[in-house]
Amino acid sequence: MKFTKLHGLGNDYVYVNCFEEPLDGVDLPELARRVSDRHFGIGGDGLILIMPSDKADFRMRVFNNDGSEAKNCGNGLRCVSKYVYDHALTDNQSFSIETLGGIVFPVVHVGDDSKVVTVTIDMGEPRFNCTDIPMATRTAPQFIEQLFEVEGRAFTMTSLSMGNPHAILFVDEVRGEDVHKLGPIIEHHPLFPERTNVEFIKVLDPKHIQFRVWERGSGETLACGTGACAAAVAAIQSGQTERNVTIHLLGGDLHIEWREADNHVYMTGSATEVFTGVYGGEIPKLA
Ligand SMILES: N[C@@H](CCC[C@H](N)C(=O)O)C(=O)O
Repeated sequence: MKFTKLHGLGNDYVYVNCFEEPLDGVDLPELARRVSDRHFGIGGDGLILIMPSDKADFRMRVFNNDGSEAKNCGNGLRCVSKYVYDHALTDNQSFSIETLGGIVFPVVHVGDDSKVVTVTIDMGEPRFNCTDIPMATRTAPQFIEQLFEVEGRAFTMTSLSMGNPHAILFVDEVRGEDVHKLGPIIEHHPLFPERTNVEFIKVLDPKHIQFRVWERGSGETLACGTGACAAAVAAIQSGQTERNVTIHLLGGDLHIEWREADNHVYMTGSATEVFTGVYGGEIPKLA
């Protein structure tokens, strides 16, 4: 199986071009677990398939490194955009990509060597309704800047969907020990029937946010594009930042704008191809 390794700010996935490698009859969750393994596989935060679509120009499927399928992936979308343009699957600089969380609209920005350097994506509207996240609260239809208690500690938390679920905790200091201890507990909290991604954010000033993430199904990653969008929306909604903010993630910066005019979230950041190869391990088949 031919593959390409790409990353968005260190959020790295194994990408397979399913126009060439259809992967019919393959046990995709098991394949994701095997190729993501950093010791016995290729290594990555998961597996992303670039596929034909009957609703958009392309389709992206995302599998976390535990094999669970995700509905969206912001860094993955920028990398898929780079791949389809650099590998001549399209010669348009703007196109559409279908995800399980909806259709999104990337625009690629090309460098002097005609390769994609950065990508801006219209990620659509944030969804605050608990039924859309999903979140099992019985008290209100939305969970915005609410008290959330976990492990004897109290946080202000906002939950929303960017096609996938996010729980954003406003903290005074972003600490790795909190990410590693509280991240998995909140990921599996009964309030989130489909689990959740968990973001710890500190608003530095009206234009900058410090960010770390515990990703559902992958653990701590160096960056999360949908998480950065969700963090920006939560901070903007709380009145602490302007509508245009820079998110400082462990792997680098993302620029997020939540436009008043259309209520859509726009994410801009880099996408990087690392290497291509052929996976020589056994491809697991469905029974
Ligand atoms: N890294 C991604 C998000 C990947 C999916 C997520 N773990 C989920 O299960 O929803 C991003 O850049 O958005």
